[in-house]
Amino acid sequence: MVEPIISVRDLVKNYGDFNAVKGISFDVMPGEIFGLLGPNGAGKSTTLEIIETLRPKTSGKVVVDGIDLDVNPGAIKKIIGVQLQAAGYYPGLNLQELVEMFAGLYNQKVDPLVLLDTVQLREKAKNKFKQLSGGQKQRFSIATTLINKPKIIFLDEPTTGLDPQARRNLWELIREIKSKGTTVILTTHYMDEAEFLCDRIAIVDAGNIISLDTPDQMIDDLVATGFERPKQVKMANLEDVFLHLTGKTLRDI
Ligand SMILES: Nc1ncnc2c1ncn2[C@@H]1O[C@H](COP(=O)(O)OP(=O)(O)OP(=O)(O)O)[C@@H](O)[C@H]1O
Repeated sequence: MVEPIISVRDLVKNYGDFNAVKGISFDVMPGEIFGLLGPNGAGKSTTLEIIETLRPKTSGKVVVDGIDLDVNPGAIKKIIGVQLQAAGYYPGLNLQELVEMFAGLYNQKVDPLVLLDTVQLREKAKNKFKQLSGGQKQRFSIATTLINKPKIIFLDEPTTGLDPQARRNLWELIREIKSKGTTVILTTHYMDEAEFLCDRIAIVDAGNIISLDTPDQMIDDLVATGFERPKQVKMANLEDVFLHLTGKTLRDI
């Protein structure tokens, strides 16, 4: 039987006397894209940051690739890829230099141009981070999660604020990363994104997981209750119009 690559049991996080995560349990299987969905303040980022070893938990058990978070958080750090906050991108360095610096920190041999190629940013190698568009910044940030050749990457709202082309481009990038065997755990507020990308999703509400399944199964379960979507009168929507007019290719190179 395949063992989960992430196992979370009865995870609790209190901020003072506020109970933000209320004893959640879930498994992420190797190679899957697992989504955490939920309203603002549900506890998604808190949960991710605990697994990423960036935030202490109050109680519960977290095991990543067989490593117990309580025993060896340093070993977990080595096998995961986490997006840095923009503040981590030293303003004096260009993208190529930033990749070289991060590779040095991880003690990894990385060809910056090859890595930048995977996120279509080779032409921006000499640019500074602040000179990039929103979509380019996100792509660069995802590239930096890959530097240490991680088994798992964590993406917190990877496409927030991007235009439809850039979102689709990032979806392709995330699928490519998965196709190379990397496990992806992400948060999103976009249901179309979750439906397109995620093998399974957990819906988190006020610190609890209220549903966990494949998107398909969740939809089938809802339909089985007799739910019917109001009939769509038009065969396209405004996003279809936008993409039809402006094309699907990425513009921000
Ligand atoms: N450092 C902190 N101190 C106190 N409360 C916090 C802290 N960080 C988060 N919280 C609270 O914990 C709850 C969960 O926050 P969290 O950021 O995990 O939610 P989220 O599901 O990621 O939300 P969003 O979708 O808005 O990003 C919120 O009520 C938030 O205000």
